[in-house]
Amino acid sequence: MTSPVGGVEPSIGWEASADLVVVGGGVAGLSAAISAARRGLRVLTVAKGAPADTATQYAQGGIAVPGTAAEGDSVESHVRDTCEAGAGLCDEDAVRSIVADGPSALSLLESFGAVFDRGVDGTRARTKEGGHRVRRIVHAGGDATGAEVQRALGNSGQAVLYGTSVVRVLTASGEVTGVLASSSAGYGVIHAPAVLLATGGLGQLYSCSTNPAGATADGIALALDAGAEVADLEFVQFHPTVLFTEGSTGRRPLVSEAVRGEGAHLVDLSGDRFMTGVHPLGDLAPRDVVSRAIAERLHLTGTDHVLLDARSIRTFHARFPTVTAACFAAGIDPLEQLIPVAPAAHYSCGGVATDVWGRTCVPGLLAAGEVARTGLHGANRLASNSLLEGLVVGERAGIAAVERRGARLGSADVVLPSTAHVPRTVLQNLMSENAGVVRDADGLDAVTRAVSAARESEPVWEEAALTVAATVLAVAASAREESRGCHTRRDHPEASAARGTSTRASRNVHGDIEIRSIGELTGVGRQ
Ligand SMILES: Cc1cc2nc3c(=O)[nH]c(=O)nc-3n(C[C@H](O)[C@H](O)[C@H](O)COP(=O)(O)OP(=O)(O)OC[C@H]3O[C@@H](n4cnc5c(N)ncnc54)[C@H](O)[C@@H]3O)c2cc1C
Ligand SMILES: N[C@@H](CC(=O)O)C(=O)O
Repeated sequence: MTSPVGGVEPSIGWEASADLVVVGGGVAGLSAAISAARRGLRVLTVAKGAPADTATQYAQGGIAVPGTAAEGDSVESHVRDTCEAGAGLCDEDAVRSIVADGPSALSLLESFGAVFDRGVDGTRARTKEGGHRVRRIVHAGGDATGAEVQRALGNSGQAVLYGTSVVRVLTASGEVTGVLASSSAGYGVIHAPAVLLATGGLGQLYSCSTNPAGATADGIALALDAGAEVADLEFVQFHPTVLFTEGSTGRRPLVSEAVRGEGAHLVDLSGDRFMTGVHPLGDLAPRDVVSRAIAERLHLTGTDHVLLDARSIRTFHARFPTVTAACFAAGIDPLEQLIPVAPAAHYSCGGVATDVWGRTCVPGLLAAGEVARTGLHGANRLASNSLLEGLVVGERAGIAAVERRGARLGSADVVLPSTAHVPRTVLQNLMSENAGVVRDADGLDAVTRAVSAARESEPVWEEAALTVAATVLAVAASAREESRGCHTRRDHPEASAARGTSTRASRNVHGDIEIRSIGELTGVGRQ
């Protein structure tokens, strides 16, 4: 049997129709599905994984939501912390718009049954993470916030077709007409005037990541293929404190930044508190600063991890049950021992370019959550702003989809996308070595060369999407000859005022990926 490859018409085993197809069952997808259904749209939500195969499920620290003046907080204070962490690349209007809707999004979530931790006075407990000047992060189950968000949204009555992968967004005359999907029932077409990509992140580009196995950049490849733009993909956030165990790869357990928010601190293997003097916020500096400081310390000392001293948090087991379980499984009691940690790939700050309603430049194509780039995160996301964005923009995208109700659907060519790919572990090793916390031109060139040699073979959609994302990321990172936020260039260590703008990737008429910065063509990748 020959394997189907790009351009081939698949045999269609099933068909369906909807007003909106939501691709993804995490915080963004479910928020959008609920919102659109409340407005009378016929919504069909699909997810390639099982209900809990989302990054949402794993979220620990909490949701950043501005508190009141009585709590020493305000929308403007949250905006300032977000923009400072974003290192000059946030869109301040987008930040203000999303942050300002945080309190109502939280109330809506509570109306679906989400229960957040409360203090002795009965008010919502709030913690701190890197880059936040005040305690504004609400949390659930101590450090199991994502599981509670997933549970509450999942119980809202929205049906989800699990085990169904979208492999292509269908368009006719430049407008969305539906999706081509693959499930155990074979290939199927869902006809719809609006499609929301809520497919999550791209952590599987790297050997070590906090992300679930399905975080394979599918939405990035789907959006580029449909004619949308992808922005700022070079900004991959590496979480500083991922539990380190010798030789482990794949999804690694996170040690929440809230652990430092509650008083823990980092030391190297000689006991030196190396964050002292690096940033005014010390151990609670923004995430890019801490990950870079750890990478430098590892390089300097020739070691592979540093240590987190959380012994002063006497309530650790109760306050951080998820982290405690992961530490116990590794034979560590955080009350008695230091926790070995190292940075690992965690979050994609860039993504499909959208406005704050999730609209892309392709009529009918929406994106929300980690896959999207609204301008909230800039060059480095402020901790716990992701669930916030998923809730707020997810809800809004459900409203934006109403605009497409009744749009006439043209006739789309239903053909399979390209399956050209580099095998996953080869790509992960390449990316980890050359496009990690610190990069340089030679390493990024090595990635570009390897991905441009990718060939079509069996239909492995995830590997094909990862290869497309690696292409965009490497070309954009190569063009960005400066260090900014979570993009650190060994060969260009300073930020450059001339490069303080977004990079935009799109496919040209030949199908190559072009990267533009300030409107100028700065790179081309073949993939
Ligand atoms: C360990 C960990 C801890 C975190 N802690 C926090 C935190 O405390 N606070 C915070 O704000 N953020 C946190 N984050 C980040 C945050 O959890 C994620 O960015 C956010 O949950 C992403 O939500 P999403 O809806 O965009 O995607 P996800 O929740 O990842 O959902 C993606 C969905 O898309 C589906 N999918 C993907 N591709 C396809 C396809 N081709 N076809 C069909 N379905 C597809 C998947 O099956 C899944 O259902 C954390 C992340 C991790 C990994
Ligand atoms: N809150 C963090 C994760 C954590 O450290 O808990 C995040 O936003 O990714």
